[in-house]
Amino acid sequence: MVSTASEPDTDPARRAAELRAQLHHHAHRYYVLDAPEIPDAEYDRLFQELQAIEAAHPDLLTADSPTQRVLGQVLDGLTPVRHAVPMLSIRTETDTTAAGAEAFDARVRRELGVAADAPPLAYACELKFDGLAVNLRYEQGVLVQAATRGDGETGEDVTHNVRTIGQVPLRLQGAQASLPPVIEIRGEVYMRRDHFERLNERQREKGGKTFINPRNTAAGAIRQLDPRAMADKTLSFFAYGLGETTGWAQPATHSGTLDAIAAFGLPVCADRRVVQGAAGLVAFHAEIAAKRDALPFDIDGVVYKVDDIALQKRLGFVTREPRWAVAHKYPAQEQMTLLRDIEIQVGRTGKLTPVAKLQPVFVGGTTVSNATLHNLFELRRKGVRVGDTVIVRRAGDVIPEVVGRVPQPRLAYVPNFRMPRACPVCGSPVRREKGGIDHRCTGGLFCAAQRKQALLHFAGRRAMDVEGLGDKLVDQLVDGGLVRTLPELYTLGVAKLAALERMADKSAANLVAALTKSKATTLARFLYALGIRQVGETTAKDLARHFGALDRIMDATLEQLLEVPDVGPIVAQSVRQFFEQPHHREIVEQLRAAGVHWAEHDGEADTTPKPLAGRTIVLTGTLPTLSRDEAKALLEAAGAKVAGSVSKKTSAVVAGAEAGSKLDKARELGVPVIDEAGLQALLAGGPFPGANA
Ligand SMILES: NC(=O)c1ccc[n+]([C@@H]2O[C@H](COP(=O)([O-])OP(=O)(O)OC[C@H]3O[C@@H](n4cnc5c(N)ncnc54)[C@H](O)[C@@H]3O)[C@@H](O)[C@H]2O)c1
Ligand SMILES: [Zn+2]
Repeated sequence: MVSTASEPDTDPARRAAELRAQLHHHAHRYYVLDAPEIPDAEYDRLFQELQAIEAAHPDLLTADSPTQRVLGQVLDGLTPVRHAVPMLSIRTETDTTAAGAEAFDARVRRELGVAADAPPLAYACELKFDGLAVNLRYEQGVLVQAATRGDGETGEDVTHNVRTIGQVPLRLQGAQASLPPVIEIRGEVYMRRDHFERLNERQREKGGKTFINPRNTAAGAIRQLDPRAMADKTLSFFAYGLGETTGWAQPATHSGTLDAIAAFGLPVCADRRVVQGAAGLVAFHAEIAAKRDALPFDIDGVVYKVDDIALQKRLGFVTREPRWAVAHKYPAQEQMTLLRDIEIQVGRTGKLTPVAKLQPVFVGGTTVSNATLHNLFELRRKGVRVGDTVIVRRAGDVIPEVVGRVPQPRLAYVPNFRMPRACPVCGSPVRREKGGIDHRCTGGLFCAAQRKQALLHFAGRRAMDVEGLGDKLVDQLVDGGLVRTLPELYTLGVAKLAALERMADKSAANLVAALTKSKATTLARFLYALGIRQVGETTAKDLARHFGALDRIMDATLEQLLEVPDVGPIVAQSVRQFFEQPHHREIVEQLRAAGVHWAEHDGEADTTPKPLAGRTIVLTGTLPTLSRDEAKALLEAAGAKVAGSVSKKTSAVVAGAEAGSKLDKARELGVPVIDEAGLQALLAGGPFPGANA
C-alpha cells in the first residue's frame, strides 16, 4: 500500500479526529461532488480504521462520526425530498473469503435466537450494483417522483433526469385497479460498462475530458440540474427493494417482493437466488465471483438479505444499517499505487500508447503492473507524472487503465512526460496528424510492431488475396523470424514452411502456390495492399484509375494528388508521407523484383468506356452467377459507384435471391430494381431503367 499523507498519528484520539476529518472530506467529494480523489478501497480502509479505534475506545465515539450516519447531502439547486421511509446503508463484510458469509449467518441466527439444530435460514442473494440509490415513487401507478438517498432522511429530487432513463417505466404495468395507491420502489441507477467505454472513447476522439468510472458518471449525470446533460449518457436501472407502500399486500418474502416489482414492469436483475444457510451464501458468492468479469456492469460485491419479511422486521435496524442484510465484497476494481515509469508501446497500427509501469497492485482480482494511459493528451489532462500515486482501474475484460492521480504534493520536481520523436521499435519518425490525438510511427511496413498487421492486410482477400495466409500462420512467420518485410513473403519455399509447427508438406506447397498466384494483381489491389493509412479500397481504385502507373503515384506532389476526384488533403498527405519514406520505396522495389506485377496505363488517357459513370448502384441478395465482389468490380469498372444502402439518390438496385430490407426500401422509394441479366445489359451499354438517374 502507498501512504497518502505523512505518517499517521499514533495517539488514538488524535488519529480518530484526523480520520473523521479525512472521511468527511472524501465523503463530500464522493457523495456531493461525484468526484472522489481516492479509490473506494482506500476510503473503506480509513473507515475501518476509524471503526476499530471507536470499538476499542468507545469514549472517542462522536455523534457526527461517519461511522454513525449516512453521509450524503443535498446538492445546491436540487429540491430536497424528505423520505417517508429512511434510505439506509448496508453493513459491509470486507472479509472476501467464505468467513464473511458465515459470520453474517451466525450473527443473524444469534440475534433471532435460532437453536443450533434448527434448519438453515433462507436468504435472498443479489448483486451489489455499483451505482447510485434512487427511490421511485408511484402514485396510482404513475411515476410522480424520483429521489436520491442523500443523507438517508432527506434526498434530492431528480425526477427530471430519471424520466430520461428508458428502463424506468413512467407508468406501472397491470390493471389500474390492482395498482397500489402508493408504492415506492428502490433500486440502483448505474451505467453499463460498454456504455461507459463508448462514452469515454468518444471523449478521447474529441480530445475531451474522460470520466473516471461508471459509478461516478452515473451519479454525476443523474444529479445534474439540466436533463440535457443526460443526452450522451445511457443509464440503466435495477430494482432491489421497497420504500413506502399503501394499500398493497406485500408478498411475505423479499424474493417474492422482487417478483412482484418485476411484474410491475421494473427491471430486476436475473442474477438473484434464494439459498439456504451459510453454505448457500458461500456458494452464491463464489458463483458470482467467477462471472463478475463477464457481467456487463460493475458490482462491488453481493448482498445477502434474510428472505422472510417477518424475520426482517424482528431483526430491525442499528443506526445506519438494517440487521437483516449485509454486503459481501469482492476485491476492489480500483486501487492506488506508485507510478514508477511511463513507457511507450507501439501498437499494430503504429499508434504510440503511453503505458504506466506500476508498483504491482492487486486490483479487480489480479495483480496489475502495467496500465494504459491512452494518449499524450489524456496523460497531460490527468496530470500524472512519474513518482505520483495514481488510481488504477481494472474492470471486466477491459485493459487496466490509470484513471487519475491522488492529489498530494510532489516532493521533487518531475518533468512532464514527452512523446519520443522516433519510434522506440524501429526508429522511424513519430508524427501526429494535424488535429489528431494519436501519435504514430511512420515506419509502416518497416516497423516490427506493425509487421503482423501489415502482413495480414497485405494477404487479405481484397488486397493481394493470398489464400491460406491467416492469423496463426502470420504469427508463426513473424515470431519465427521467417518474414520481416512484405517482400520476404515471396522468398518462402516449401522446405522452410514445412518446418513450421502444424504445417504439412501439402499445406506448405499450397501456400507457395497461392503466393505465386497472388503475384499477378492489379495496381489498385497492390496500392491497397500496401496499407497506406487513409487509403482504403475505393481510394486505391481512384488513385490507380487517375494515375494509371505506380511510379506516377509515388512521385505525385500534393497538388497532383488533390486532382484525383474524392481525394482530400488528409488522404493526399498520407500518400505523400508514405512514399517519402525510403524504406517504403525499397519495399515496393523488392516486391516488383519478386515478380509482383500488374497492367499499367496512361492514367488520364484512360479511354475504357464508362457507361455507368455518375450512377449509384446497390447490390443485395445472391446473384445466380456473379459473386458480390465480382459484380462490384464490374460496376466500378464501368464507372458506377457501389453503395451499401438504398436512398433516394440510388440509381438502381440489383437484387438476387434472398434480397432483404434493401429491396423493400427500393420499392418504397420507387428505385428501379433489376436482376443479374439486367445488370449485364447495363454493363454492355444498354439503356438505364426507370426515372431515378
Ligand atoms: N472514494 C471515496 O472517496 C468514497 C467516499 C465515500 C464513500 N465511498 C464508497 O461508497 C460506498 C459506501 O457507501 P454507501 O453507504 O453509499 O453504500 P453501501 O456500500 O453502504 O451500500 C448501500 C447501497 O448499496 C446499494 N445497493 C446496490 N445493490 C444493492 C442491492 N442489491 N440491495 C440493496 N442495496 C444495494 C444501494 O445504493 C445502497 O444505497 C463504499 O463502497 C465506499 O467505498 C467512497
Ligand atoms: Zn516503428
